[in-house]
Amino acid sequence: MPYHKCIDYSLYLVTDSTLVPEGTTLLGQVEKALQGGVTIVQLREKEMDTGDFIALALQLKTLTQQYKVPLIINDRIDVALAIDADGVHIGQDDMPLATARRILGHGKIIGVSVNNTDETKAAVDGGADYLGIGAVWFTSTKALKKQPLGVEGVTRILASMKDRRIPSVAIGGINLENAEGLLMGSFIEDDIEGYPQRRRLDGLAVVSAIIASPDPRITCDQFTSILAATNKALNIANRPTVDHVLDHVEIAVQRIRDQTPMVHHITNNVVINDNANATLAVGASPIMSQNRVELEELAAVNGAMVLNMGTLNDIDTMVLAAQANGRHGNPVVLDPVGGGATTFRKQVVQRFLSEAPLTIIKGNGGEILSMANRGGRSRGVDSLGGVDEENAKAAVEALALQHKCIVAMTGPVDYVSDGRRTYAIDNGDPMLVNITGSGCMVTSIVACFAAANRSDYLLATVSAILMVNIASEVAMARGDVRGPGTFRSALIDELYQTSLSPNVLRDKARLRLL
Ligand SMILES: Nc1ncnc2c1ncn2[C@@H]1O[C@H](COP(=O)(O)OP(=O)(O)OP(=O)(O)O)[C@@H](O)[C@H]1O
Ligand SMILES: Cc1ncsc1CCO
Repeated sequence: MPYHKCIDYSLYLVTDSTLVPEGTTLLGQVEKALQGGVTIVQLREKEMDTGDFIALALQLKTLTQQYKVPLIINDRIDVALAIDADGVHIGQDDMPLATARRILGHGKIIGVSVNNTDETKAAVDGGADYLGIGAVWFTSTKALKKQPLGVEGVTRILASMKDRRIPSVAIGGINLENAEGLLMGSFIEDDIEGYPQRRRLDGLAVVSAIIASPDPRITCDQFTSILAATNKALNIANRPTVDHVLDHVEIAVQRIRDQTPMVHHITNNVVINDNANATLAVGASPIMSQNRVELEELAAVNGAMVLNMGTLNDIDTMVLAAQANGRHGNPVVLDPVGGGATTFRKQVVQRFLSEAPLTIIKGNGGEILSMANRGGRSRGVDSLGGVDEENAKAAVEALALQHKCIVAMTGPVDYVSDGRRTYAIDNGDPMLVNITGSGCMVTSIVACFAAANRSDYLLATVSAILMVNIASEVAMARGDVRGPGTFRSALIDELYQTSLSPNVLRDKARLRLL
């Protein structure tokens, strides 16, 4: 169920308070590491009483939140719950994964330590969000019960996940001297949904090289440089630039047309037919089913799931459908239609956030700003008032980090974020506002892109919005569009025909990385 796709695992700090240099503190060392670019922190304290552990974890959480970095607790699910951490990391001798998931639910990250291909398969099948592959080398921080894996062992484990790959970090004895060799030696030539792709470890989990460093900020800077240099050497994109996105949109569209993923909608009864036609037009296969009897069977063959709150009916079925799709690793896209408009809808949004494994949330300005508690006015399903860019960026980033998913906010300008990277899309014809459910249509198409482009949900979401918005501009430029009625048909035509080749995109796309 690896839907926490937007977590950046690249420089993963694991703490050990016994290793901090004299005259420094664990919190001080972690703060310097965060300044140096650590992307995720795990609190690991083997010998600490529960009360002290919770107090330390709370202090650490304040710090990691300042740097917008997730905090994972090693082993102690009780502590993770007590401080509302972002997740837990469990070893093979700790609480079973299924039990941990039952206790923590879908909103939390669960990482699992693995040392061989059997453990890897069990963790992937069991719905782990990421793997800690190790130990790579002998280490002073943990007495090893098993032989270290070496670079070959790590590569073997990565290769064993060819069919169902989840994010993986390596751990055990990693330092500035051996990091490059590990990253360059363990990449695999992968094939994702028919497209060859080179993949390497998603991150390095480092303990003593950072925690015991006389200057963790400089050490982390150096690790970050190694990660970027190895990406470059392996020809893997670092922080996707606007050019990178534009280069990939055409492939993203083609993947939908090649795979024809099924997209299960529980949507509102105003837009249901338009949603189905838009899904067909971009090359996916819609099914609009509201009956809970068949949702498990559908989830087994589904590409993605849409939950649209427009005309709420059986909310329990919507939650169950999302959970079934989560179990099958399918992306779940929420459209919180009218989310801020009534008390009832606000409560339903909260229920989805806590019980449904959401991959992408896409709403209009009123809905998203209201969810982020940053204003946001709605009247029924319509967003009211303008949105300033600073507020929009802050809202999508905060929600993406809080809910560990991609967040898109549509309007005259669309904003899409994974919490760390935020894109603004200036395309789109104002006529879109004059047809009911154009936002719902965007959500359907986001789900189509997500279904066929599971390795990068941020890119999938940006691509989907670009496609609808450029199609709307092409439709309006046709001589036969005279108003909302003809525009509605023309839009479906253009979604069907639009060939988003890099040339067309470069000509038309108005995409900014904020
Ligand atoms: N003023 C505008 N100019 C250009 N494009 C716009 C404008 N307003 C919205 N859009 C585009 O219209 C589409 C729908 O966005 P909007 O925010 O209106 O959705 P929504 O309110 O959720 O719609 P609905 O509830 O009717 O489904 C998006 O692709 C967005 O980029
Ligand atoms: C008009 C309307 N009412 C509930 S859903 C919907 C479609 C636009 O979201």
